[in-house]
Amino acid sequence: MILRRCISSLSGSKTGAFQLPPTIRQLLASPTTPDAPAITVSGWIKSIRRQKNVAFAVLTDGSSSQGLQAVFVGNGEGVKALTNGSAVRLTGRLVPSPGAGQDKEFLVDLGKGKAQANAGEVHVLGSCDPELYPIQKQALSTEYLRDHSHLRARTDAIAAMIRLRDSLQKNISTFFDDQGFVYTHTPILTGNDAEGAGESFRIAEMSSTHPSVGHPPHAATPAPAHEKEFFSRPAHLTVSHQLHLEALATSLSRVYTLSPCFRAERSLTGRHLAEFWMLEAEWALTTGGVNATCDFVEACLRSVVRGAPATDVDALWKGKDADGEERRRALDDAVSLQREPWVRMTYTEAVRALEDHVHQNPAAFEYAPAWGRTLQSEHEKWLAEKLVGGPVFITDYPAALKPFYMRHNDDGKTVACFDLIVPHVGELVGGSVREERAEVLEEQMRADFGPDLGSGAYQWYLDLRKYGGAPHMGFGMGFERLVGWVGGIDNVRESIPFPRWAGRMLL
Ligand SMILES: NC(=O)C[C@H](N)C(=O)O
Repeated sequence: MILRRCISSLSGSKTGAFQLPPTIRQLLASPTTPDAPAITVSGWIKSIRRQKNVAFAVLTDGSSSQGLQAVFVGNGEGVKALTNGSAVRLTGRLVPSPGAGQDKEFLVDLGKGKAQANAGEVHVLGSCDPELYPIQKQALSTEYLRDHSHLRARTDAIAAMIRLRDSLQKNISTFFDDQGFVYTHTPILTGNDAEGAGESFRIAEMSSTHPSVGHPPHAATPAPAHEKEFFSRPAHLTVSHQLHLEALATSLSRVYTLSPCFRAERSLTGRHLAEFWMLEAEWALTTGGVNATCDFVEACLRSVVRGAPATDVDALWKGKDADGEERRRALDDAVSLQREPWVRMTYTEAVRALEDHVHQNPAAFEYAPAWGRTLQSEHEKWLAEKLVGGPVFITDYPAALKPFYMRHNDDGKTVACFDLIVPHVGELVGGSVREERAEVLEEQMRADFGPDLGSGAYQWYLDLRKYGGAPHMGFGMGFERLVGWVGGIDNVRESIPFPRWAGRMLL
């Protein structure tokens, strides 16, 4: 044991001496020589092209958007069994590639007898009938792939999106770590509706005595209504982790989470999912008002997006038209170190700009903009894409449009909040300074939840102010929207591995 610990500390690897065999991504990044020794590599065949004495295949294990080119020489029988989608293990040598398009290839010499040095080998781990395989090589429509969501991660774009999610998540974690935040685990089951929009899913216990329990879940019956609530009170899937994070921020000061959220929203737009992931952060004991919150969000996004891996981002933007290329350039420009700070305007200024625009173009919008009304997507789109031409923070909305927890400004009309609107995505982040003054908050909450504060369900939130309440701020960022912005993905259903929306939950 002691010896093993010593070895692992000497090996320099964070995970100790243990190491799984290299992935294709790791292999492609490793040096190679013409006399490289034989190794084995495993993956799925993405494509195969056979000639008389040679065959070429692209092998992938999903670790990289770039596959490994395998070259089979000698007339091996094994090559016949290689079809698109089959899982294989190959023995060969990683050598410099004479061909254009890749600098390394995996040479499998099937002309040599097994006993000879550097003899190549093909071992089919799992066959795949190319006639029946749903993931054919020609372009497949997004709808078709949504119908085959259990297989769609085998396409380049979905695999790249899933890897991009992973990298963004790691970049987020690095950024927050550098800023002294603690990653925390907040509950999925909750009794509150943080956003007050009444769009939460209610959960119910399945009757444990019913004979169908133990069979597929759809066969089980809900517990009769008269049975007691499992938690002694109604439970919901959380719509936001904010309130719980605020409770933790009064102790740990800087906290964040990247967690699933659920909204029972029936709108079938490309911007909403019933189950989505949200990055949410709350930090206490800091001042600076809404501008300080925007500074933090801007720094976070710039750093997280700049660090996104070019190969996956390229794979996602590949094949876009001139408009797409322009969008990609605008994205790079928005996060570049040279770029000026993102534009900030108040809600009042935004409405004025929209009204001026309508004055000159009466048919510009379906909904007329006016102070006190919600900004519609078409308004946000115009502000970010036309007026500003980049990300824009809109701050200080009318209090009546925003939830109870936002800090009231001295003007008595607006709250210290912001929405960050980015071109082609719309609202990417929403945040605010939280109301820390107990009396102001209580008044707001009584107006929203009634004099009994929702039968006392929110008393704890007021307590946070009563016992050492401190100035604090926070925000929430839709993770799928971030993925869509970085990857040029227009519909959030393609920004998550298994999308769920009203009427649809495959698998
Ligand atoms: N944490 C969050 O979800 C942010 C919140 N919706 C806000 O706009 O302040």
